[in-house]
Amino acid sequence: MNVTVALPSKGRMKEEALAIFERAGFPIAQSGSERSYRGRVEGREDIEIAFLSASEIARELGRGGVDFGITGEDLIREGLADSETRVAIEARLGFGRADVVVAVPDIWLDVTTMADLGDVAADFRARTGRRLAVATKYWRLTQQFLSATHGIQLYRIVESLGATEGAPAAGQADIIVDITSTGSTLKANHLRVLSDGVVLRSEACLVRARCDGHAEDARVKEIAEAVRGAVAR
Ligand SMILES: Nc1ncnc2c1ncn2[C@@H]1O[C@H](COP(=O)(O)OP(=O)(O)OP(=O)(O)O)[C@@H](O)[C@H]1O
Ligand SMILES: O=P(O)(O)OC[C@H]1O[C@H](OP(=O)(O)OP(=O)(O)O)[C@H](O)[C@@H]1O
Repeated sequence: MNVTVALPSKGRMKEEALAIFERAGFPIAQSGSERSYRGRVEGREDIEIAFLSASEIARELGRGGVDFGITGEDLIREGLADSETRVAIEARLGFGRADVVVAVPDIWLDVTTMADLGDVAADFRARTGRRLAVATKYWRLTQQFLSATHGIQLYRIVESLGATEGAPAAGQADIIVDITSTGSTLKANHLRVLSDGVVLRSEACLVRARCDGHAEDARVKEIAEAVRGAVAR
């Protein structure tokens, strides 16, 4: 059986993912046109490349549809329940870095920590009769961080699939949980990260699906080690 590796077909991780595989000694030939979603490693008939979007890669890893994938840790933690049992992070690749953060409006001057946010959430309910609204596409991470880690229960999630930073100004939510890298989008929207409000420091990772048979498959070890070596260089 071939070993299947899923690489980003588009988006911000595509070029660097291909480059790191190449540096690891696996030059990739896309079959047919640039638009083809299958590829091969030159000289290796036993390794198959599947080009998928970053979030599809997380999903395929979760169901064991591919052996390896390169995608963001945020998409793994958000997309897969019990991700530790289903996948293993074999290497952190040093690109695609971004933090998932809790951010509040700048004008909330006295809210600087998660504990302050917990107080606000309780007050909010008492004062307005409604729960604090959190705009995010990171449902799972938000619930884990607010409820499990910080014991905040009085909030509701407003699903946001784009332009999340605009939700508070638009009156759709009070605060947000979203990804940030340079911080400029938060700043432009007059939002501020709480001092202990980093939910996850994410970057692109080589991720392996925990599949039966991997322990005995020399190619699995070879790919993980070669990619780790390429990061170190
Ligand atoms: N500034 C940033 N904004 C958003 N995501 C970023 C940023 N920097 C790095 N990332 C990471 O990039 C990954 C998403 O990549 P990208 O937006 O290219 O995916 P995509 O092709 O849109 O995928 P999909 O269509 O599956 O969502 C995430 O893991 C995210 O953490
Ligand atoms: O901290 P910053 O450097 O400002 O980056 C953060 C922003 O970048 C991303 O959006 P992008 O415009 O890239 O579009 P996307 O949501 O389609 O990825 C992300 O959704 C944030 O809004």
